[in-house]
Amino acid sequence: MPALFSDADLVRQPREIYPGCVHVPGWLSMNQQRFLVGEFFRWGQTTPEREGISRGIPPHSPEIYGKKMSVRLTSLGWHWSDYAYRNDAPEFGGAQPFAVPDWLQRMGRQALDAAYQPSTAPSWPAFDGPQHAEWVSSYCPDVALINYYAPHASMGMHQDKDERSSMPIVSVSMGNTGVFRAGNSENKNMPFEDILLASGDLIVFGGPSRFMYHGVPKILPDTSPAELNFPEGRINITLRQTGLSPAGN
Ligand SMILES: O=C(O)CCC(=O)C(=O)O
Ligand SMILES: [Fe+2]
Repeated sequence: MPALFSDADLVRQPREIYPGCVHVPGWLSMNQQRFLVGEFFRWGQTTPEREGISRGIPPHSPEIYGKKMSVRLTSLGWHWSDYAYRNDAPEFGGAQPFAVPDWLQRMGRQALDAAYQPSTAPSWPAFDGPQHAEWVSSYCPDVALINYYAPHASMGMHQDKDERSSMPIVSVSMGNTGVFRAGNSENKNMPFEDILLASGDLIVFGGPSRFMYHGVPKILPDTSPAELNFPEGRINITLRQTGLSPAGN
């Protein structure tokens, strides 16, 4: 059995886990985290079926292989249902998702810039100042998936492969620390590495790691920073460029 987490997790420095997969601990300030938690509650109330339910925590748990996920999900840009991005998902009663706000798209570009620096990502991408800047500025995520993990929720190993674009996945987390399992691109099994994603952490996976298997086997209770005032559970936001919208590619 691999260790649940490694000594590297105790050194809270940006780290290239694999080529293209970079963890940046403490990337979001406490103010940014608080703002995102506020938006999380607002986004959770976007459709009629959700109104008044559990303080805005998304009530929708998608089915995967006929089994309900323990994670609750809402999204911006497109609904995600039955392994596809769509705007007609019946479980949302015809309600359209919010658009991905400009500031969140900018956050995505800033995340790529922060993660893919020569010091944090020595293996990928190959750096050329202007080309790197152009690549970062072309990132235009048109979907945000908003996951809520109650303390006992988990997410099985999977690939993010419903997008038609191979632009990177940008992921930020708030609340309780989650154990993030970063696997290989071949299958759900070893080799993989378990990384602790704490409140405010960023992880980006693109390039040769874009289709790595990953999952969240465990949430660590009582690990949310007191200043965040979000004591129970974990919020994860992933930004994706689907290649479906006219604006995306
Ligand atoms: O919660 C996480 O850190 C990962 C979420 C994820 O893999 C997904 O939404 O596809
Ligand atoms: Fe994923």
